[in-house]
This record gives sequence, C-alpha cells and structure tokens, in this order.
Amino acid sequence: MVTTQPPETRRVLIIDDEDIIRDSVATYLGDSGFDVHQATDGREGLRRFQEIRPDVVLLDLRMPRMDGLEVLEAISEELDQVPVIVVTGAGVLQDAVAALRLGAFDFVTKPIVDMAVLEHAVLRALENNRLKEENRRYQAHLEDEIRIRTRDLHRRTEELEVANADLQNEMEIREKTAAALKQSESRLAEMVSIFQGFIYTCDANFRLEFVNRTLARHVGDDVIGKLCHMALYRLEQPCAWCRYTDVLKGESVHTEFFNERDGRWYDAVQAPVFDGQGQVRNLQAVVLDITERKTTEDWLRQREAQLSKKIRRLKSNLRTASRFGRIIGKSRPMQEVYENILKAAESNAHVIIYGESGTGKELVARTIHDLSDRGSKKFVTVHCGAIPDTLIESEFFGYRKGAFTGADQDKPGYLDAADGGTLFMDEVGELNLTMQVKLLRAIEGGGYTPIGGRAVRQADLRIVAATNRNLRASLDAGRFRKDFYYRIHILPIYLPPLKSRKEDIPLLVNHFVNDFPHGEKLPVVPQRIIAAMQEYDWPGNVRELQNTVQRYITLGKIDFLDLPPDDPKTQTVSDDLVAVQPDDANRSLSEAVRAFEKGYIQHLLNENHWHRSRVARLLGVDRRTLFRKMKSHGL
Ligand SMILES: Nc1ncnc2c1ncn2[C@@H]1O[C@H](COP(=O)(O)OP(=O)(O)OP(=O)(O)O)[C@@H](O)[C@H]1O
Repeated sequence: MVTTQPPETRRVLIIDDEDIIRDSVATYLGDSGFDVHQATDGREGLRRFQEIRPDVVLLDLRMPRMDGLEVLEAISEELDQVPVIVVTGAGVLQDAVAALRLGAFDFVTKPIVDMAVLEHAVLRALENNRLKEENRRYQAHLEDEIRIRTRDLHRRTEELEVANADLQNEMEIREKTAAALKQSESRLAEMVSIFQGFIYTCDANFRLEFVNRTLARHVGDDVIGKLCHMALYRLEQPCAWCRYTDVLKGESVHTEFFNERDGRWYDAVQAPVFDGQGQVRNLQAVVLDITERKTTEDWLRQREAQLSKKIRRLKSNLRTASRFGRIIGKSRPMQEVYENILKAAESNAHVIIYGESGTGKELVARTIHDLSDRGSKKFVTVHCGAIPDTLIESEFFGYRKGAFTGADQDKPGYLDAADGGTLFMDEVGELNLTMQVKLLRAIEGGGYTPIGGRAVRQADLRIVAATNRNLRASLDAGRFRKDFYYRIHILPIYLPPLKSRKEDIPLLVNHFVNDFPHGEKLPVVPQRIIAAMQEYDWPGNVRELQNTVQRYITLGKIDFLDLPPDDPKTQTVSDDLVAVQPDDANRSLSEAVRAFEKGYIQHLLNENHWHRSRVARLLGVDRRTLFRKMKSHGL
C-alpha cells in the first residue's frame, strides 16, 4: 500500500549526469512536496548521500567518472535502509537487472514519459522502507519482549528451582519426621503392650475402644465396644471409684481403690482425650495393681506401731529397770546408754559405739539391731582387727569363682550377708585406709565389686561400728580417714567402763551366776566377795567380771584377791596352767594344745588386767593374732 503521509519530510537524492532529466524530475518531485537534492555524477552522488542521508535515491546508471553500479556497490551496506531506484535507458535492461542484483529497489526506464510513474515508484520505495522500518521496530520490540519474557522466565525458573529445593527439603524433613513418628509410635505401642498394668480408652458412654495386651489377657479380647465397668469389673453401674464426670470436664485424676471382686488394690490415673477442637472425645485410664505395695505399707505401719509401742514401753521402764534386754545395769551412765540405744533403734543412721574392751559394745550393737526395723534381717559381725590385710577385701566384698588359686566357687562377702540388715564392725579403728575408701564408696551408694567380678553390687546396709580406740587421735595421726569417720560417726554411743558404775556389779554378778550352767542348787557368791569385787578396778570390764565369776564358781578362785579357801573346789584346782588333768588323758594332742592355749591366754589376760596389747607382746604375736585366738576360744 502506498503511504498517504505528506512527502515533504522525505529527502530524495537524484544522481544523474543529464541535466534535463535531473531538473525535470526534481521539479516534479519538488512540486509534489519532496525535499529534493541533486548530484551530477556518481562521486558527487556518494558525497551528497553521506551528507544528507536521503530517504530514497534516484540513480542513473550510465555516468562519467563513477557509474551507477559502482555507487550501488559503495552504498551496499546502506541499501537496507535507503532504497535506490535505478533510472536507466530502455536499451540497457541488463544494467537494470545487474543493479537489482546489487540491491536496487526498483528501476524506471528513460525516457521518463510519465512522471507520475516515477513518483509512484518513489512513494512505493518509501512505503516499502517505512514498512521495513516498522518491521524492524516491531522485530526489535518483539526481541525486547522476548528478552524480557526470557529473563522473567529465567527468574521464574530460578524461583521455581529454589521452591522445588525447599519443597524437596521439606519433603525429606517430613519423611524423616514421619519415620521418627512411626518409630516412636511403634515404641509406644510396644511399651503399652508390655506394660504390666491395665491401659484402656473408652468413649463418653463407657464403651471400650482400646485395651492393652495385659488387660486383654485379663478380661479377654472381645471386650471392645462393651461397657468398661461391665467388661472389666462385672459391675452394672459405673465403678464407684471412677471420676468420669471430672475427666469429662477435662481434668486428670488419680485414685487408689480396693476392688472387692478380686480383693486387690489398684492405683488408677484417668485422663481426658481431646479432639482437634479441644473437646473431650474419650477417656483413657492406666490402672496398676498395687496390692503388694499396699500390703507392705500395712505391714510397715503395723511394725512401726509395734515398734513404737515396744519403744514406749521400754522407755517407761527405763528409769527403774535394772536391765535392758540382755544388758545388765541400772546405774545412771547405763540409763543414758539405754536411751541412746532406743534413739539408734528408731533411726536408720550409722552408729559408732565407743568403750573399753569388754564393756559390752557388741551386746549393745546387737540390741540396737534387734530393736530396729532391720531386726528380722541378719546381724553380721566383722572383727576388723582379726582379718589379715591380704584377705580383708575378699572378706568384705566376697569373690567370684576363679578369682585366685583356691577360689573354686563364688563366695559372698560380709556386705552381701548383711544386705538389708546390720553390719557390726568391731575394732573399726583397725581397718586400713584403702579399705576405708572402698567401704565408704559402698555405703554411699557407689556399690562394690567382688574380687574377680565385674558387676557392681549394691547393699542396703546399716553400719554399727565399735572401737576402744580414740578415733580422733587416729584421725590426727592419719590412720583414719576423715570422710569415713564422719560417715559412721553419726550416732555415737559411749559405754562407761565398769569401774565408773560399780553399783551395777552385784546385778552383773547375779546375772552371771544365773547364766552359768548349774544343777538344782544355784551357786552363791558371798556378799564379802561381791564387796571385794566392788573395790577392784576391772581393767577388763564386764568380760573380766564375767570370767572372774565363772572361775569363782568353778575354781573357787579369784585372781586379784587373796581368798580364804572356803570352797572345796579351790583345793582340787588351783591354776589355769594345769593343762592336762587326769580325766583329760584321752585328748588328742591338738585338743590338748588348744586347751593349753586357751588357759594360757586367759591366764595372761587375767594377770595383765585384760590389757591385750601387752598380752600380745608377752606372747610374741601381733594384736590381730591375739584377737583372732581370743574370739576362737570365746574369750
Ligand atoms: N552390761 C552387760 N550386761 C550383761 N553382759 C554384759 C554386759 N556388758 C558386757 N557383757 C558381757 O561381757 C562380754 C563382753 O561383751 P562384749 O563382747 O559385748 O564387749 P566388747 O566391748 O564388744 O568387747 P571387745 O572390745 O573386747 O570386743 C560378753 O559376754 C557380754 O555378754
């Protein structure tokens, strides 16, 4: 389509060497409103072309100096924007064809008969150019658009990729969460199924929805959908203990109840199960059989009541009592001892008993044990001073089979034996420092390991220790550990030496006379002897008194008194050291040696007022050996 735009803005360059044609065309086109420029040959035409940048060129082909085809070649780069119409003679059409090949837009033949044809060609060229320009712009616009859209597309793709990666991540997290959830659900399910109590859920109308394995075993598998009180307890109405109204209000409740049907006690926790809207949807319950705990509690309560009754009775008798169980004495210091024994019996704390040898420390320890709530369990005595250091650990902690040569079977130690009861540690001051550390760990909950074993054992122990040493001095001298000392020195009991309570001597003599095996006639210790005994200081304390009474009854002899021979027996037997009596003649050598050993040790103890270290020195043995021998001879 030919453009209708006004042509005056269009610059036309006419390059032609024939003045007449150039002028006539210029006049015509100028009249038609074109802005016409002229050049008389190819060279000038080229220069003008560069100057004015025409919109269309009318180019003659045959010109001197530089012909039209050369011009066309020179501006070949521009031909896309500036159309060239070749004006050529009719006889040289092959020139026109060559020009068209070089990029000319059109051609017009000379002579130009109708200027309108030429103008039409110019307008067509311009229109064509305009269209090309428009096309170019449109293409540029399209390219811009495509660039923008491509960029947008890239951005969207990137965003999508990020979103995709996020989604992927989220999916992985979800998958992991789902797996963890599944695992924890299956663990929970496993726990619920192995739980030894009953677990069940029911709806608000008491219809059972779930029962765990233990409950199913108890009531059968077919209870789902049935009324819980009916299925579980065979009751027509909701159970009396059931707090369903509270649970339906959203509360969790805890109840203990006795089921008359099976005669057992139960502990129940009932709780609501909420739906997504926070409404109570179901009831859930966990029920545990606590009959054993209840029975133990009852037993403990009864025992406590009995104990406090016993203790009240004992307390009220204390003031006037001349004895406390098997302990004899009514002196003021002994009354204090009795009070302390009662306190110790009521508590579970560790006890330490101080007193000289023979004052009755073991007797007191046993009395505390008997009165305490451990009384029905074992009372295990350990003479710490009599165990060689090499054996002490295996004695306390026991050993496993194969732990050392000769360990042909497992052997429990003192701690195992005393588990639940009382460990009486006599001569605790003799315990070496390493053992003190190990025992401390054991009684503080760290446990102990038998020799050759790996498993750590725990024992529920109460320690009652005893010593005739001044433990404070041992502490200062570094022979006793402070931490161990403070662990056992919680309830100290001090036993008075016999010389500080001589008013108890007649009672004790009487007690030992009664205790001594006798015929129908009870042996009598004359008053003057008892009075003499009250004058003596008793370095071996009650043990020495006990021995003295027994010797007096059997031998009519008292070592520290010069007695008139008022007892026939004194004439027949005069000395412990007569090891072999006529009626002993049938003894084996080892029995005779043992009898001599006992008599000799006893003799030395009496001679040395029961000072055991001195006796050990005299015998040429260490203290431990002497202690061991005394224990084995019942001295
Ligand atoms: N108050 C007492 N009433 C009755 N018997 C007693 C009394 N005190 C001690 N005995 C008797 O004296 C003997 C020695 O007592 P026990 O072994 O308890 O003393 P101990 O202080 O532990 O001696 P050691 O320190 O030498 O081991 C025992 O036979 C014990 O029964």
